[in-house]
Amino acid sequence: MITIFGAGAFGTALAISLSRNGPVTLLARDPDHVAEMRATRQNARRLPGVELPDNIAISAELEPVSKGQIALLSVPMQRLRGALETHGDALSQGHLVACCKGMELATGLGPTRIIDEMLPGTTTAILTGPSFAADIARGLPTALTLACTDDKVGEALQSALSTANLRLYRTTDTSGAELGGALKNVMAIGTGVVMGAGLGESARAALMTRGFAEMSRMAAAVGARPETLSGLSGFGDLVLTCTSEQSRNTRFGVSLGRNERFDPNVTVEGAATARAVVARAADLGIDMPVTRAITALINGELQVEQAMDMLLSRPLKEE
Ligand SMILES: NC(=O)C1=CN([C@@H]2O[C@H](COP(=O)(O)OP(=O)(O)OC[C@H]3O[C@@H](n4cnc5c(N)ncnc54)[C@H](OP(=O)(O)O)[C@@H]3O)[C@@H](O)[C@H]2O)C=CC1
Ligand SMILES: O=C(CO)COP(=O)(O)O
Repeated sequence: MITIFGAGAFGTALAISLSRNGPVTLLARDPDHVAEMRATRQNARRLPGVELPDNIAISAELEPVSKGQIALLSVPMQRLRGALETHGDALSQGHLVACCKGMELATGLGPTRIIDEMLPGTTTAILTGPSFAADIARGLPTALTLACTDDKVGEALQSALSTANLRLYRTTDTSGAELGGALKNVMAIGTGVVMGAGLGESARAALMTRGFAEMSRMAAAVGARPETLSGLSGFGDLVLTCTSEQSRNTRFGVSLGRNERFDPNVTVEGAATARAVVARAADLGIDMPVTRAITALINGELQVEQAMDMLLSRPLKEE
């Protein structure tokens, strides 16, 4: 039995996909939400329009996860530490797989590092890469990265979490996998701004490419492998997120580029992560001008034209 902690769009989509392999438990924190989902066999709040198969048990009570049992943690990045503070005891025996993308604002840590810190001795993994929840839930073909520092556990997780439509590739480079997923969301806000402000598709390609150079620079600085960044969890997710208005990060950026209001209840991981990345880059002594410009836009410290001027007036250099 696989436990999925967090009944958001992604947790629900994974529950639907994994229910093809066997029974799954989907945990929501709000008992009213549980009652709604049980009654309607839909998650109308987070992933409307998709049926929840019968072998998904929906619950608000986390039963202790037994030794070696798989638990997917699909809560937003900035909520992960709090969730582990509350439920760490029940989760500590399991193989924990982070399903969130981002960098913690207060510490600059990614999800697997937070799990390591909160539950020392657990084998941690991360599932990340290019996938929209709605695509996975509809059974459309998707390929993701499963990163786990222990390759034997990683192999078991890869096999347990792959389905007919969900193909997982394996790596032991958790740092690279989580960094790619965190940074691509920041770049997606930037490309959203470009499109919202009408700066054109050429500018979007330029931002994605120079953004990828910054992602690679930070990855090198933290010892991540270049091939992880050029794989599904880095380049793959950058391409998906930066080019589709299915992405909430992109849509947030589009609103920013148009000076429009954006619903504060929508999860936009890149916003807090952008601030964390700027602080981490300063600590590491690396230059990330695109990330700085996007962060200044998010913080309301720069207007779009000023951000463009700032980037375009930098000294010319070799690629
Ligand atoms: N949506 C997507 O297409 C994809 C998302 N991801 C990643 O998955 C992560 C989750 O995103 P997503 O599912 O889309 O987000 P949603 O906004 O759809 O849902 C977030 C869920 O987390 C729950 N939650 C928040 N805090 C807690 C907590 N402390 N304890 C338990 N549950 C909590 C919320 O509960 P409540 O409903 O009660 O507020 C909600 O159900 C993000 O990091 C995202 O980047 C990755 C790939 C694809
Ligand atoms: O991570 C995702 C795609 O891989 C989902 O992107 P958004 O969070 O921007 O919707």
